[in-house]
Amino acid sequence: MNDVTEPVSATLAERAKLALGKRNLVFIGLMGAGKSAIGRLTAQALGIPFIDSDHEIERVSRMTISELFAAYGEEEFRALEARVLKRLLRSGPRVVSTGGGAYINERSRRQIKKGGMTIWLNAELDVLWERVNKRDTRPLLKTENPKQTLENLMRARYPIYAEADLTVQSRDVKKEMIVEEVLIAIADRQKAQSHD
Ligand SMILES: Nc1ncnc2c1ncn2[C@@H]1O[C@H](COP(=O)(O)OP(=O)(O)OP(=O)(O)O)[C@@H](O)[C@H]1O
Ligand SMILES: O=C(O)C1=C[C@@H](O)[C@@H](O)[C@H](O)C1
Ligand SMILES: [Mg+2]
Repeated sequence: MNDVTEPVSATLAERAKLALGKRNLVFIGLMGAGKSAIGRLTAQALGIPFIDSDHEIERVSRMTISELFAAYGEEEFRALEARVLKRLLRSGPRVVSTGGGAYINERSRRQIKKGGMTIWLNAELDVLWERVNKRDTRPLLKTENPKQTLENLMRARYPIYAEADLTVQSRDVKKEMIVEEVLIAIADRQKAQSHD
């Protein structure tokens, strides 16, 4: 059993790191769920590299996400996103935070499932809305009623995000608390698997 073989002094982060092994930890979820913010802090806690796929796409294309959508459209953006993700997920362990639509795209979803342990930051509409309505950097929300658009995206996407290996509820508590829940989810999954 896991508890017997683990050093008693192992901290939560160490146990989570052990459970992750060489796999990547991939954050998925809607815009504003906290994938970038919580992903970065989780990587710090685990002592492994952090990469945000939206940032990486902007870096390699030298364009912002909004500019990419405007110049080439969503389909081309998804193709670029899939190529970038394939490269990012090639080696691990890393924490990779994805853009909100990445896991919804079939090609990217396949790569993500193959490339690591997935964690869905689930969140209620009002939490997401409070966070995303402060900035207009998200092209999919440039609609007449962005809150309604966000709700429509929730309905369409939540059943797909729910395929994730792990789920943590994102909400307005200290980010460190969410990170702790992420680490517990990773460590507990390992424990559950060792009992199978
Ligand atoms: N637990 C939290 N409490 C308060 N604010 C939070 C929390 N988690 C994230 N935030 C804030 O919410 C905003 C959106 O978070 P973030 O950019 O990480 O979301 P995201 O899931 O990466 O979104 P996108 O898909 O658009 O990239 C940021 O300003 C972030 O600091
Ligand atoms: O939810 C989405 O489809 C998106 C979320 C962002 O992270 C960006 O990847 C882009 O704005 C698309
Ligand atoms: Mg992000």
